[in-house]
Amino acid sequence: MSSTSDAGSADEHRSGFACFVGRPNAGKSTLTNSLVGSKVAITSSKPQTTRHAIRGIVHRPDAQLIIVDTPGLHRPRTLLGQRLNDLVYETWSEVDVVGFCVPADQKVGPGDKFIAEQLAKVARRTPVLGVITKTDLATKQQVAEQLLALQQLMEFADLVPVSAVDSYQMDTLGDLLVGHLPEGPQLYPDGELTDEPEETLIAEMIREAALEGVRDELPHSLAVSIEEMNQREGRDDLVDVHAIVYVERQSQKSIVIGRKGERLREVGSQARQHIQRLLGSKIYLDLHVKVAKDWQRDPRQLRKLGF
Ligand SMILES: Nc1nc2c(ncn2[C@@H]2O[C@H](COP(=O)(O)OP(=O)(O)OP(=O)(O)O)[C@@H](O)[C@H]2O)c(=O)[nH]1
Repeated sequence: MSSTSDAGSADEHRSGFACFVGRPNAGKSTLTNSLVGSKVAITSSKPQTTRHAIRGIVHRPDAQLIIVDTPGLHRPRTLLGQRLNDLVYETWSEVDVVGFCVPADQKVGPGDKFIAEQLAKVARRTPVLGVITKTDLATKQQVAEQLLALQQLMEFADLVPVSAVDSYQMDTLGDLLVGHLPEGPQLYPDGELTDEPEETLIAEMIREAALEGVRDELPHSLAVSIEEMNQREGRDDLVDVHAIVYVERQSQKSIVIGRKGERLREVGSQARQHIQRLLGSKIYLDLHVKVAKDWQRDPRQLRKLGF
């Protein structure tokens, strides 16, 4: 359509940063994955599982969009909670556009109002897009009502209903986000999906596997650290990964390990499949579970675990 196909010409190309915010489970990680087209941010049906600002990079001929995936904003109760919120504000002040995600199938609630109030503080500087997620789970009527409800909530630069599952309006969302980026050159090389170190992604994959089907209070108590990662000597097709799953209490350790170690074996085998896909080579995964008492309240342990 355009007369020039030279994506590198500076006056045609846009680049910059975006992030998605929204209450836990709003579908933020899934949006990032869907826009980027690869599994980079972890998704889970358990709330508040995204702890790191993982960036996914959307490469287009006309733009490069770097998505920073923030943790869920919540009322802080622990030191970890506080740090997560600090990270959220920091992210908001650094990005070019914020996507505020609200699921189509759930009424706008106090959690959304809390976020809207916080967002209003940055909205003068950073444009905020209203993103109605999961439209595949709602009727047209519900989506229309949600659009109205969002308009009452705060002033948005744009409003867009999407479904990552049906790929509904994902292109439109991409265009709207890119529309708010400044003109600029490509910031990352072609083909790069994320600038998170591999080890962080691997730790997240293990965490994701460990969270499958466990009780609701456990997600906040789980952290994973990669102790060592090496190519096996004499084998260029095999990587050894040694990881520790940290929990806060002995009782949680038993849950993660399961009867006769059955759960932990399942966790290992599921995580291994994802990691193998990421690294493109076979891996041997050595998983241990340790109790780090009250790690969420201990600054030294938090630092060690990367917070
Ligand atoms: N049906 C449907 N489900 C979705 C869609 N997007 C996300 N989900 C599901 O909603 C749940 C939460 O999605 P996430 O992407 O992990 O949500 P999040 O906002 O990143 O959650 P936190 O990390 O807890 O803040 C997962 O079970 C997803 O599979 C969608 O478009 N349609």
